[in-house]
Amino acid sequence: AQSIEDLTQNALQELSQIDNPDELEQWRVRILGRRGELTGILRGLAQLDLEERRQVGALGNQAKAALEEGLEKRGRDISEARLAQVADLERIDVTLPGRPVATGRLHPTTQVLREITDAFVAMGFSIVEGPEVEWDHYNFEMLNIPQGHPARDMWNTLWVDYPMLLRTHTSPMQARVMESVQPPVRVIVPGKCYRYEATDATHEWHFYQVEGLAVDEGITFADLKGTLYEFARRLFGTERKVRFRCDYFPFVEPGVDMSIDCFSCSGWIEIMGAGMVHPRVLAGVGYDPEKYTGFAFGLGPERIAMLKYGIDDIRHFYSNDLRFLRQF
Ligand SMILES: Cc1ccc(OCc2nc(C(=O)N[C@H]3CCS(=O)(=O)C3)cs2)cc1
Repeated sequence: AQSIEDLTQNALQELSQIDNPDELEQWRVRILGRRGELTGILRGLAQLDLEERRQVGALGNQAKAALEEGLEKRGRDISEARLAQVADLERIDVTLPGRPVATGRLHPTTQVLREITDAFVAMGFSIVEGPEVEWDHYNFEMLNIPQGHPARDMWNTLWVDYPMLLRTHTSPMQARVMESVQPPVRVIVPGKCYRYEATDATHEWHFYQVEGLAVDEGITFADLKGTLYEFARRLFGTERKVRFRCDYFPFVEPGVDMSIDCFSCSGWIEIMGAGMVHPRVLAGVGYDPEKYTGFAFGLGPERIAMLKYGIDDIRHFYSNDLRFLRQF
């Protein structure tokens, strides 16, 4: 009887120290299990005489009940403590704003390219693209820039293997188009171009260009001005004014550059070049310069984006820094 009393007190004392399910299970097995201490004592009852067996048996059952109740309670306390701890850790504040879903996005150059081409497509131009690796013949000679002409110095060329080169502008594709179709021609040529130049805040060795060409009977400089004025208004707002000033490009005559009025200062911002297609270029593709005239233009989408978004360094576009790209 005494040993049952002692065992019960010790076991309950140990139980109160247990704070995890594994130790609790070990305690249960050690005390109440098939080969547990209490189970052992109760098995020993068979040796006692009837009277003693009844007394000790009753004690044993009380002890068993007390221990099982203690086990049950301890188990509940441990799981409640565990739940309270987890509840604190995994608390969800439902009043927090939702996390923005990280969505994919178009590169800023692509966005501006699409704005530019959309504006001209809306005016009846078709988009064509051409090879980035070109021949001197299409990149220069067909554009009235013969071998040895100083105008070649306007472009620092990356030669693949002379006379093969990386195109310095998208103009060769306009020559290719005119070679293969008769007027009327209205094309827009977006694409990557390359120059052998040290990179700095406004120069990248690889960049995009969008050039355009319209050739038909009776096209005049007024058509050039009207088309580009409409383009500027579509891209920079209808309150924009434009200014044309003389400029030289070997493949047009007269050549101009076009500026828009600065929306925040009193100055003029140059956004593109243009001109009437040089008669020698028309003749070179087999068009009769007495019958057909045309205008052409060229602009740099990175420069347009820099103007539009206030970007101060062209190198941001292709340095793959997500902190920059995520803003668009
Ligand atoms: C057969 C053909 C005939 C004429 C052509 O004239 C394309 C033209 N481009 C420009 C021009 O100013 N270009 C530059 C502006 C900024 S930029 O991106 O660096 C390129 C003027 S006229 C092209 C092809």
